[in-house]
Formats: sequence, C-alpha cells, structure tokens
Amino acid sequence: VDEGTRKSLVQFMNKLAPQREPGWGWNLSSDPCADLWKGVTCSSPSQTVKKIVLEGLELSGILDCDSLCSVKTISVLSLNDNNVSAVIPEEIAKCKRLTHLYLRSNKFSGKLPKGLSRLNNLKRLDLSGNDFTGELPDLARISGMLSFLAQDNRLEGGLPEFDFANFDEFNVSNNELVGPIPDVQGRFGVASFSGNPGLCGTPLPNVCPPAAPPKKKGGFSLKRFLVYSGYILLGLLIIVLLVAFKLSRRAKRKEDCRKNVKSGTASEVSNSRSNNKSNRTSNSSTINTRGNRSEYSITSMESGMTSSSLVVMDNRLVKKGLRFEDLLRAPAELLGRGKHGSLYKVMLGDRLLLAVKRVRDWRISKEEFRSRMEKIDRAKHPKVLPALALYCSNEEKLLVYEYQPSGSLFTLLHGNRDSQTFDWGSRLSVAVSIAEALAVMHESLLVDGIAHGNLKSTNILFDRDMELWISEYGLMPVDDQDPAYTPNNRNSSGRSGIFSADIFGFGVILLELLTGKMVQNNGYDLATWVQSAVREEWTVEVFDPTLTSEGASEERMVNLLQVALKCINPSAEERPSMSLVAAMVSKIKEDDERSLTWSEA
Ligand SMILES: Nc1ncnc2c1ncn2[C@@H]1O[C@H](COP(=O)(O)OP(=O)(O)OP(=O)(O)O)[C@@H](O)[C@H]1O
Repeated sequence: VDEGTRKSLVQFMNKLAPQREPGWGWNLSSDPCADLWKGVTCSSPSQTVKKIVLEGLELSGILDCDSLCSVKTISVLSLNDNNVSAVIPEEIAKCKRLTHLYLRSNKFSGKLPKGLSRLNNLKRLDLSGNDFTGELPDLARISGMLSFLAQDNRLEGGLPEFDFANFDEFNVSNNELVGPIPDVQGRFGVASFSGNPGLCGTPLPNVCPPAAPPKKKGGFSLKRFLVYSGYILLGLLIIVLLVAFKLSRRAKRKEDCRKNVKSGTASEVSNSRSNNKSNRTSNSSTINTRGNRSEYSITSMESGMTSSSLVVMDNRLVKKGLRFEDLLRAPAELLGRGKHGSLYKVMLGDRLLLAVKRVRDWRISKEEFRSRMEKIDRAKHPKVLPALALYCSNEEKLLVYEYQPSGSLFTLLHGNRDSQTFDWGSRLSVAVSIAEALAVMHESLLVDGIAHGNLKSTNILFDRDMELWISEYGLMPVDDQDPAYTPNNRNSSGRSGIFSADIFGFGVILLELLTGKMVQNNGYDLATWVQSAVREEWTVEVFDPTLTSEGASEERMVNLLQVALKCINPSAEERPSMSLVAAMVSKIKEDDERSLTWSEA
C-alpha cells in the first residue's frame, strides 16, 4: 500500500483513537494489508484497502472523513458499538465508493450531513442509537439502498420518499419525525415507525389529517379574464391545427401503404452504424418507410407473444398501467441489428421514448432470465441503466429501457459532432465512471456470476444532461467463442472468465478514448495495433491527435495506456480486477486534476 494511503489511514486512526494498543498496527512503519492492521481487510490480488471494521473497541475520538475518504478504495466502514462523538463531517460525501456505513451505538450528534445523500453507491446505512438531530437528508435519491436504520435518535422533519420495494430493513422508530409515512408497500410494520408522535398514516394507527385546502386566490379582475380567454383561444387554435395535421398525415400514410402493398415487399433499413451497413429485406409488414428510417410496430417482429409474460419493473410504467399490447402496437423504429439482437426505438404515448432490445439465440429458460434480470435490478447502480420491463418466453426475450437521447460513447468519439470536442478531462471522467460502476457491479454480482458480458462503447449511453449510463448489463451470455472469455478458468482472485471479459472490454474502451480510433472485430484489431505500436516504441503516435494538440499530459496518457494494456492482457488470469482498475484510473484522474490546480495557481 502506498505511503500516501498509509499516512491518511494513520491520520484517520489518530483522530479516532489517539491511545491504542501497539498490536493493532496502524502506524507508518507497517503496511495495512501485509501486516494485517486491526480491522482492515484488503482485496487479495491488488492489496488495496477495502474494509475497515472497528467494532466494540471503546474508540472515543471523532470521525476524520477528510483522511478516510482520501483512500478511494474503501467500500465498508463499521464503527458500531463505540463512543465516537461529534458530527459526521460533510466530507463523508468524498467517500464515493462506500457501500456499507455502520455507525450504530456511538455518541454521534448534530445534524446529518447533506453529503450523505451523495453517496450514490451506498446500500446499507446504520445510524441507530446516537444523538442525531435535524432533518434527514434526501437519502431517497440513492437508488440502490437496501437498508436504513436510524432508530433511537432525535431526528426531526418528514420522511423522504424511499423506494421501499428494495429495502429489506428499515427503522426510524423513537425519533421526533413528523408528517405522513410514504407508501411502504406493505413491507414494514408499526415497529419501524413507532415512537414518533408526529408521524401518521399506514402502518401507524393514527390517520393523517386531510391536506389543507389551497389558499383562495385574490378576486376576479378584468385583466385576468382577458389573459385566461387569450390562453383558451390559443389552446383551441393549437388543437384545430393538430387535428388537421394528423388527418393529413393519416391520409398520406394510407396512400403510402397502398403503394407498398402494390409493390409486394417492404425493405428494412440497416443499422446506421458503419459495421452494419448491408440492407436486409424482410417479409414483415412494414408500416412506413421514410428516407433512411423505418417505422415498425413490434407486432411485426413476432407472433405468439402473450401479455402474461410481461414483467413491468419500473414504478412509472406500473402507474401508467403499461400493457404488453401497448408495446406491440406502438410505432417502432429499428435502431440496430447487433451480434446479439435487434434494438427498436418505441414511442409510447406522446412523450415516452423507449428502447426495446430483442435478444436473439439465447438458450436460457424464462425463469432463469427473469431471475437474472431481477438480480441485476436489485444491484441498482446509479450508472447502470435499469430495465423498465422485460418480456420472456422460452423462445423470445425482450428488454425495455428508457431511450437515451444524447447518443453513445461510440457516437461521441466517432460521430460527426461538428466543432464539439471531447476533451481529455471529459474522457478521463468517462473512464472513471465506467470503471467505478463496473467495480461495484462485479462485487455485488460476483456470487451470481453475472458480468456485463458485452461491454463496448455503443453500450455506454448519455442522457439529456449528458449523464453517463452503462446499458444492457448482463443481457448477453458471454460468447464462449470469444478469446476474451475463459469459461473454466478462475484467476487468482477467484473471478471466473466472464468477469475478465468485461475487463478486456473496458481496456478496449480505454484504447478508444486514447486513440480516438474505431474498434472492429470485438476490439482485437485495435488491441493488437496498440500492443505492436508500444513494442515498436512509437507509443506517442498512438494517441488521438486532438488530445495531443489540446495539450493533454503525455505522462498521464501513457499511464492510462498502461492500464489499458493490463486490461487487454491476452491471458485472462493476469488481467487486474475491476476494482483495481478503477483505483488506477481514479488515481490518474486525481493526478490530472491536481496538476491543473497547480498550473492554475
Ligand atoms: N436505451 C438506448 N437509448 C438510445 N440509444 C440506444 C439505447 N440502447 C442502445 N442504443 C443505441 O442503439 C444502437 C443499436 O443498439 P444495439 O444494442 O443493437 O447495438 P450493439 O450494441 O452494437 O449490438 P449488440 O448489443 O447486439 O452487440 C447503438 O448505437 C446503441 O448505442
């Protein structure tokens, strides 16, 4: 473990337990992993600190998050049953990798930091048996939480709208909370909420008072009358125009349809991506073909699908009452035909745009498929695009995702984006986001053996706010013909080949980010080219010229290239784990940011 990490850990412990037993380690002359510091767990091959568990040790200092959170690899902190006091500092927000935070039965006090709600990877949080006051931060924005325990404090204010469907533990009893209890979906009883005289609604026996009627607005004025009549007239005009437009479109469609039927065939339009240029023909009844776009309804894909096999996982779609028939009837546009299936853009109602993936040739029973998708859904990582619904019969598998309007990493790198450049800092951020998300997913789904299975730049999507999403996680069986996959081998950390294939995929994404070059043949061409370039010692020539002309640090590009080369190591067993990769990439980004701050200063 490097010296910086050791220093930070010792500082953290100095604040927590200034007097401690010498046998614990926790000093600068020893190593937390090699010398087995008290309560420290490291990941075995990479020797990075993963967990700190210091329970029931009469620790009576304070929590120094500044030092703790500078060790980026920590995912578990437990200080249960000690005497740690004062507040949880705002800097806790920097512990981005934390998945488990246990602070039960201590002497913490004061308000909870807002930064707690920025710990996007948090799954379990135990704050019970302290002296916390003030309102709860908006923890409901952490989408993957599984448990929240905060009983026996003095917390005030209302409860956030937690998504109780995912929780297996929840307790806020014996506090000073007020207001209605959100819908707990029958999962938690009175014991989870009792001892808060101001709380009301199910499951507590006291009914909430009716909401106060909205305040009456001021009296009627001529001005307001004129404004409202103006709006009404404008609304009517828009409706008339819309109806006229729809009627004329319908007439045109009928006309086109008649022409298509006459000509006897309808052409499907190929994937717009370069690797899939050939037009195919189909005997499906295509509704309408305009320019290089096709409109289908999904009905044309498949007959014999039954409504009963649609599983709707997203609350918004449950509320909308999504039925399988709605999906089948909606207009759909073919976006691509990849190795593993086709992707359709489907317009549901006026506003909701969906991406429906039809998976091809996957011999997995419908029960297995469903359970696999539910496990992925439960892992709920904020950067992994959740499936909104799924359909499975033994022959056919469909996955429904939200359509992401800002394209993929592939289009960002290789598309025609005019003057917009994708700079070095943004590329590093993308690399860190993907690596960190995959590290958490690999860890959560290690036992189930579910990796992404098809990691590539077309599966890294951006939403309207250019937030990154990893799409199609676990949707494919890993191709056992793929040399990146070594089915029976387990590497030294016990990971099966399926996870190593993801690490290879990530390595290729790093190469794309560094070289700006397109990938063909699953990334082997790019990997081989870069490997030979590095052997020939013309490393610098491999980098994307826009990066070099932007002045991106050559040293850090080389460092990132070295990480990429480790990931694409032909021997799957020698590839590093995803959490080690994430730590290496994050370190490069931190160095880059630090050097920027220096040069600005
Ligand atoms: N949810 C989505 N929203 C918007 N675009 C998407 C979405 N999912 C995929 N895409 C884009 O649609 C195109 C086609 O997707 P598809 O999954 O068929 O391609 P692929 O990833 O190359 O194939 P495969 O996954 O079968 O190997 C890709 O360019 C992809 O980036």
